[in-house]
Formats: sequence, C-alpha cells, structure tokens
Amino acid sequence: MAAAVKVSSVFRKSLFKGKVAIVTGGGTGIGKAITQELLHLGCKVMIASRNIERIQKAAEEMRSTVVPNKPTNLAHMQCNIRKEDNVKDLISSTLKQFGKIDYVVNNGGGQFPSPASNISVKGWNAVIDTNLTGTFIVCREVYNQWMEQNGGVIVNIIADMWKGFPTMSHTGAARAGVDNLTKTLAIEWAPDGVRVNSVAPGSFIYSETAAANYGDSKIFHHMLDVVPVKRLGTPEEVSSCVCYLLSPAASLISGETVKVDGAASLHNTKYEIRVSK
Ligand SMILES: CCCCCCC/C=C/C(=O)SCCNC(=O)CCNC(=O)[C@H](O)C(C)(C)COP(=O)(O)OP(=O)(O)OC[C@H]1O[C@@H](n2cnc3c(N)ncnc32)[C@H](O)[C@@H]1OP(=O)(O)O
Ligand SMILES: NC(=O)C1=CN([C@@H]2O[C@H](COP(=O)(O)OP(=O)(O)OC[C@H]3O[C@@H](n4cnc5c(N)ncnc54)[C@H](OP(=O)(O)O)[C@@H]3O)[C@@H](O)[C@H]2O)C=CC1
Repeated sequence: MAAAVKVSSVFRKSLFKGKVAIVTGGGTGIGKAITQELLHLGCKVMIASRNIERIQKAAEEMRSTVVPNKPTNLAHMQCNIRKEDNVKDLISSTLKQFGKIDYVVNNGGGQFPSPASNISVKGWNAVIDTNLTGTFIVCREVYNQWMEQNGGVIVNIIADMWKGFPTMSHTGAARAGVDNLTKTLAIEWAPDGVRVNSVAPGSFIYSETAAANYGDSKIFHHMLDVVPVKRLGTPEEVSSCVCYLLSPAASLISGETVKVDGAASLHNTKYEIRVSK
C-alpha cells in the first residue's frame, strides 16, 4: 500500500481552490512538502528544477499519490534558476499551461559547507547566482510577465543566517540579500497587488535529499544540542507557514521574513570558535 501523504489540514480548501502556483525545487524535501500541500488544497502546481529525471519521477509519484483524480493539476519542467532564459521559459510555459500564476515559491537553492578562506570565486559565484540572482530573476520575470497586471503572492525560502553563518559565508550573504530584496519588492510592487515575504527555516529541517547532498545522513542531527525544541523540524512545518503567507489570511503581511526555527536563532550557534594560530 502506498505510504500516506503527509499534509496539514489546517487550511480551508476554498481559500486555495483553482489557484496556480510555481514551486522551484518542488520535487524534493521542503519544496515537495509545499507542492503536496498546495495540491491537496486544490491548487494547480508547476514544479521545476535542474535535474529532469528527479523532478519527473517526483511529479509522477505525486500525481498518483496526491492527485490521482486530477493528475493534470501537477506539471513539471526542467529549469535552472541561474539561467535567465530557463526562467523566462518557466513563467511563459506555466501561463500557457494553466492560464495564470497566483503564487510563486522560490524554494530551489543550496550551497556547500566550506570555510570562507577555501571558497573559490567560481564556488562563491555558483552559490550567489543560485540563491540571490536566481531568486531575483524568478521574481522579476513573474512580475513582468503576469503579476504587474494581475497581482499575486511570492514567498522566498531563505536560511538561518541572522548571526552570521560560519562555513556558509556564501549562502549567508545571498540569503541576507534575499531578505532585503523581499522588503524592496514588497514596497515597489504593493500598488500592483503583489505581496512578497520570506520564510527562514532553522538549519535542522530534516530533508533526505539535503542530507544526501552533504554526504552525511546525520548532518541535521548534529545540530540538536543547540535546538531549543530538542527535535528535528519537518518540511511540513515549513510548508504550513508558506501556505499561510500565500493565503488571504496574510493579506496585510508583506516585506516580512518569518523564522520557522523553534527559537533556535535566539540561542547559541553550533559553530566552535577555533584556537588562534
Ligand atoms: C555544516 C552544517 C550544515 C547544516 C545545514 C545548513 C542548513 C541549510 C540546509 C540546506 O540548505 S539544505 C539544501 C541542500 N541542497 C543543496 O545544497 C542542493 C543545491 N546545491 C548545489 O547544487 C551546489 O552546492 C551548488 C554549488 C549551489 C551548485 O552546484 P553546481 O554543481 O551546479 O555548481 P558548479 O557550477 O558545477 O560548481 C561551481 C563550483 O562550486 C564549488 N563547489 C561546488 N560544490 C562544492 C563542494 N561540495 N565543495 C567545495 N566546492 C564546491 C567548486 O568550486 C565548483 O567548481 P569546480 O571545482 O567544480 O570547477
Ligand atoms: N533543510 C534545511 O534545514 C534548510 C533548508 N533551507 C533551504 O530550503 C530550500 C529547500 O531545501 P531542502 O528541501 O532542505 O533541500 P533539497 O536539497 O531537497 O532541495 C533543494 C532543491 O533546490 C533545487 N535546486 C537547486 N539548485 C537549483 C537551481 N539552480 N535551479 C532550480 N532548482 C534548483 C534542487 O533540485 P535540482 O537538484 O533538481 O535542481 C532541490 O529540489 C533550499 O533553498 C535550502 O537551502 C534553508 C535552511 C535550512
């Protein structure tokens, strides 16, 4: 028997039914939880990421488990958000397929851990291009092609970089950039009925694919001694916050970043200060 799909049932389906969403990185981890929840609530969703085999497999699985009666509510395509042409195509293809775009969730992103002193310019640029420039391009394109005329809601997934982010200098700088970009776009686009917010998950949201990316299945468990709630977070706990921000319940919330971290960012960081040379 297929495993039960984990979705929160706190939202009224009537708030979301018929809405159209794009979720970048929507085939794995946190992005998959967001996609499943939006599909469950009656949205039509386009998921997009770089690895076509992976996104296709995830889409096929979700069509049969989450929307077996409406498989066409989920579309997928290849898109590297670092490539402007890919992003233009993602927006225009979604409009062609579903006729409108109500929501965009900029979830696709990531990095590799390294002391700043060892990061090459190529590695730095790869992370900035992915997390800051990629998010900018998606926001700009969906605004220019649709939301300027029709309104909409954007949620950017960032990270817990509030006290600096040792071993993650590139992504910390990029995510702080997105936090600020969120505020600027919220002001510039408010007159057009566009809301823009961010969600900052703590560094302990268990995602199998993310752990595999780091080559350490216990990478998130290592954080537990500095996590006040003393347990890992789940992708569904991020997803429910994203859905709240997308919904009309958040109609006056824009330019805000919501931390989903059980107060971890108020506590000490895991990083151990090394002995000076
Ligand atoms: C230490 C505690 C961590 C706790 C958790 C922190 C909380 C955050 C969690 C998460 O974000 S979970 C999400 C995890 N998922 C991902 O990160 C997936 C996406 N990431 C990537 O695809 C890569 O990291 C990337 C660099 C953003 C993109 O890689 P891509 O392969 O497309 O880039 P390239 O252009 O091929 O490579 C560019 C350049 O980057 C350097 N580099 C890439 N990987 C590494 C690495 N593992 N170590 C060191 N350097 C790396 C390198 O200079 C590459 O150039 P070349 O050497 O290949 O020429
Ligand atoms: N898990 C956690 O504790 C935390 C996660 N986050 C952030 O949450 C988001 C989701 O992470 P999580 O689900 O944990 O990890 P995953 O590794 O499962 O998700 C990352 C997703 O981003 C996609 N992606 C990466 N680069 C690109 C790109 N250039 N263009 C399009 N898609 C891309 C990947 O797909 P593909 O490889 O096919 O492109 C993948 O689906 C990320 O931005 C991550 O940094 C932030 C803080 C903590």
